[in-house]
Amino acid sequence: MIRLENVTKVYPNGVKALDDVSFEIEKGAFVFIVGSSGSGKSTLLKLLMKEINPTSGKLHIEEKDITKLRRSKIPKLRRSIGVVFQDFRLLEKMTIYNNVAFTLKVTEAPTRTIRRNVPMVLSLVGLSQKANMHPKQLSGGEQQRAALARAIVNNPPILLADEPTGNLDPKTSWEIMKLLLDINLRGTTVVVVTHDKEVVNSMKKRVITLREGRVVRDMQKGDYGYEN
Ligand SMILES: Nc1ncnc2c1ncn2[C@@H]1O[C@H](COP(=O)(O)OP(=O)(O)OP(=O)(O)O)[C@@H](O)[C@H]1O
Repeated sequence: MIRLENVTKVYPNGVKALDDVSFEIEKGAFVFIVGSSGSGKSTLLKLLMKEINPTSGKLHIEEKDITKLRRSKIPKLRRSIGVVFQDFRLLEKMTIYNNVAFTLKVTEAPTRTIRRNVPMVLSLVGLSQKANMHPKQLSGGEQQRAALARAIVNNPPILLADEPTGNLDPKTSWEIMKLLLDINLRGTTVVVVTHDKEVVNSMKKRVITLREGRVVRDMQKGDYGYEN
């Protein structure tokens, strides 16, 4: 569960990126966040990962107010949130297998867990045959699949996707969206920031629209609702 209560974020230069934002995303939901450039979408994701703190308001993740979270608890919060980005951010020098295994290694997961979970998620995203390749040897769509595998290998309750199809052609974008749906059906809460009008209009999921830092629309089975 994600809950924002009257969240405002003013950057040190005085820009109000979010202005009194409140909404709740229930466990297991699939939600799109849309809005034109500068409307506050990235700021929202950064707040959820506690990369930045709100100026005022409360932010609950899984029942905990993360604005009050002690510094020592931040790594645990970050482990409970898988993240994928538009530019994939895979480690170029590592194989796909090791990119995915890395998530588990940093948490000192037992070797047997790594050997079991990494092939399992690579199979889920359809990359079993590419495990020993390096990111540069993969297509954009395959790299995003690998990034998704890395984001979910430790079974986080929440997956945040920041324009996950921004660098992909329409067909590949659909494949990634189907994968996000599969991941959601396994119980993960999925929050997708996107400019992909076609995808949003076809999927009939909840759509939260930001404009100038405020929620201007929040619709179940929504649509994109504005021109880019
Ligand atoms: N670190 C920062 N310092 C000052 N202002 C910032 C900072 N980060 C973002 N902003 C400003 O806050 C507002 C919201 O930015 P944000 O990046 O959240 O928008 P966005 O909806 O993600 O945009 P885009 O679709 O272009 O990625 C913008 O006016 C932006 O210039």
